[in-house]
Parts: sequence; structure tokens; C-alpha cells
Amino acid sequence: MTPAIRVKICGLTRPEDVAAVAEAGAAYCGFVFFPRSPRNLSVAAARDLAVEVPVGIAKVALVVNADDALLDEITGTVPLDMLQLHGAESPERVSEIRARYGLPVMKAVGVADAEDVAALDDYATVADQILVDAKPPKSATLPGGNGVSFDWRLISNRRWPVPWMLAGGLTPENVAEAIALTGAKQVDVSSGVEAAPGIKDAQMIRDFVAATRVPMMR
Ligand SMILES: O=C(O)c1ccccc1N[C@@H]1O[C@H](COP(=O)(O)O)[C@@H](O)[C@H]1O
Repeated sequence: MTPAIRVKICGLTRPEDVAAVAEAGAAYCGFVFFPRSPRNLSVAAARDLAVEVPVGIAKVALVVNADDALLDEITGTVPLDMLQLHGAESPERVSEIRARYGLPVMKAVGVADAEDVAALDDYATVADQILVDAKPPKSATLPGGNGVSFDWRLISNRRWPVPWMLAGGLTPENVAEAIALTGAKQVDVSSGVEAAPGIKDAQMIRDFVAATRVPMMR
């Protein structure tokens, strides 16, 4: 049997979001530490949510160009399984964070064209996973979580030496097509399962995970 697509629901802010993620059968949940985001959490609030996450669901901290002081505080307080680096962290910084914290690191790279796809190679040798996201629009105030997709054909035959996750503008309506076109085995969503910025919708989470389970011809 083909293994189920592994889904990450990012930007949880409330205990009911944790319950919805668990009930829907997602594999990862994400907590955002970026003050400009409507999904931003204090370290204490993230800890309170993280301890409610059932065993078997990986808890991911999303940070943007975080310094060691912030990472020390997050990793020292919140029980975590992975760090997601969603800023302009260099390959050297990815290696440094990986060594310092002993947690798997997933590096996000924004894609808008073939040149961006090539840049992923530099990270696939230093990160434990790579996250292929849409490049934010010029007007965006966030480096991700903008509900914007990229042209999935850019990566339709691409494989990397580490596991990778597809992100950017995914929704319950388009995720099956995105999987069929890219061959992704893992997908990540934030704004596509929200009733309003920062407010997840349990039905949309269920619909999203269910849509990843429906086989689609490539
Ligand atoms: O979700 C956020 O607020 C966020 C803030 C800063 C960096 C990344 C963020 N989210 C990540 O962006 C992608 C795509 O999100 P969307 O589904 O298009 O809304 C995803 O990996 C989120 O984890």
C-alpha cells in the first residue's frame, strides 16, 4: 500500500487547533515565532500548546533569521521535534543550528523560477529536510504564510537527497492536484485552512487532510 501523504498544519494558536490536527491525522504541527505574523506565539503559549500534542505528531518551531538567544529560549522551554528555518539563513547557519540544538532542521526556500529551484541544492546537503515554498510577493510583510502558490511544474521531476515538503497557497481544493503534479510526499499548509488570519478552521483541516488521501492520476 502507498504510504499516506504526511501533512503539516502550521500556525496553530489555540488548544482546539491541536485537537483538530490530531483528529484529522496530520503528521506535523507548526508553531510560529515571528512577531509580524498573525500566528505568532509567545514561548510560554507555545509550550502550553505543545504539551497537548499527542505522541506521534511532530512538533515544529518555525523561526525567521532567529539568533541563538531566541533559539535557546524556544528549545529550552518548548518540547520540540524539529526546527523550521523560514528566513534567509545561509547553509552555514543551518549547519550551525543543527549542531547546536541537536534537532532535525527543515530549511524553507521560496521558489518563483528555475533559479530559485537550483538554490535548493545548497540546502539539501546541510538540512535534514527542505521545504519548497512560494517566494513571497514583493508587497508581502511575511516571508511565508501568504497563501501564494508557485508554478508546481518547476519541480515536477525534481528529487533531492533529503525528504522534502511542498508549501505555498495549498488549500483543500488544490492540494490533490499539487501532489499529483509535483510528486510531493509531504505537504504544509497554514492560511489555506484558516477562517481568518491566525484562526484555524477544524473542518478545513479535516478537508485538507482528506484531500491528500484521494489518489489522482499524474
Ligand atoms: O504562517 C506564517 O505566519 C509564517 C510566517 C513567517 C514565515 C512562514 C510562515 N508560514 C509558512 O509559510 C508556508 C506557506 O504558508 P501558506 O500555506 O501559504 O499560508 C508554510 O510553510 C508555513 O509554515
